[in-house]
Amino acid sequence: MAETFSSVPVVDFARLHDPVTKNEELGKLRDAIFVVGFLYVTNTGLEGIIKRTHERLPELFALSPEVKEDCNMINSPSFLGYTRLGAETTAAKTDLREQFDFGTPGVKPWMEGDPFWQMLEGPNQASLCWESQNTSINVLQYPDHAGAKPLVEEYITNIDSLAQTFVRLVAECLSLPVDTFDGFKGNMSRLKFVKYPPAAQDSQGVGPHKDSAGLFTFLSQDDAGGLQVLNKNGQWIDVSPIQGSLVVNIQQGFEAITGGICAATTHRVIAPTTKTRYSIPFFLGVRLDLTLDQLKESAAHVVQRIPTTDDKKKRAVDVPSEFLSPLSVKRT
Ligand SMILES: O=C(O)CCC(=O)C(=O)O
Ligand SMILES: [Fe+2]
Repeated sequence: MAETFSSVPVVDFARLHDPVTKNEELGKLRDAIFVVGFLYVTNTGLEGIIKRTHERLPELFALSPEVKEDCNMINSPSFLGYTRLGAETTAAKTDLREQFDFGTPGVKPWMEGDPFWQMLEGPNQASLCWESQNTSINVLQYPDHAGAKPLVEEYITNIDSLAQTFVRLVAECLSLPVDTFDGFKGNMSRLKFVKYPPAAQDSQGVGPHKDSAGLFTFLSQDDAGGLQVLNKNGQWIDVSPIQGSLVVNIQQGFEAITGGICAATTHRVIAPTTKTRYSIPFFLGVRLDLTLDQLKESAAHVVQRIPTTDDKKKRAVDVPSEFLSPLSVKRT
């Protein structure tokens, strides 16, 4: 198996469902997971909802600053809502992007007495009252714009179902029982609408990072370009737009539960220079109540069962993971 990559592989979802082509396609998925950590998925059946959603993004971002600020993330205990341009920093530099964050609908509100980490799984209702320590904040998480909420909910329902199927295919391609990772799914996943306005040459859209606490990211990008992933030789490889595809990548939560064998890959977005870039990442959440012992047990189990080289197994033990830091994992 190759040590690194010079392009991002394409895996055909329809071929993964055809008994005649399934094994060949699972082999491609396996290489993508082991060697790259990134892949395009085509023929998902979600092309229609993806196109309709992209068509609505310019009007959502064109809402007045007041309407957008009314749902500012700063008011949300669950980090949902609007983030204005220039309010975010990655790798010590300002990101030139503006975004709305939404969460899986219907998550139970955080109550006084619940563990603090559960705040991260807050609800995503149009408006809710969050009460704590006798303060009461009115938290708006959707922009006040006709059709925004049903569109987001439709998108999340569809992509969440695809994501769960995808995770099962990943288990299969690693020669593990299909339901191996089912129990690791969290209550809340996140969907973002992102706008990168044109900027000076080589500006940072979003700086180099690995996606943090979830299992996988499913990104729909428009045709502007700018997304790049880092290979093991330190070269930035373009993830050029493929119409209708989703770009899928491993997050650090999945890296942790696979003992580092399936590693998250560093990526960034170079800001566009002439046209606006819009993207829609969906971050499939991992269970937030996993204990360090459960994580270690899972990692040991997976490392033992995935047929891979001794070298990779060693790396699985060596590679430190942010996800295993005491800051992000509940200890027993
Ligand atoms: O907007 C993109 O294309 C990528 C965004 C990204 O990497 C992220 O939000 O984690
Ligand atoms: Fe990312």
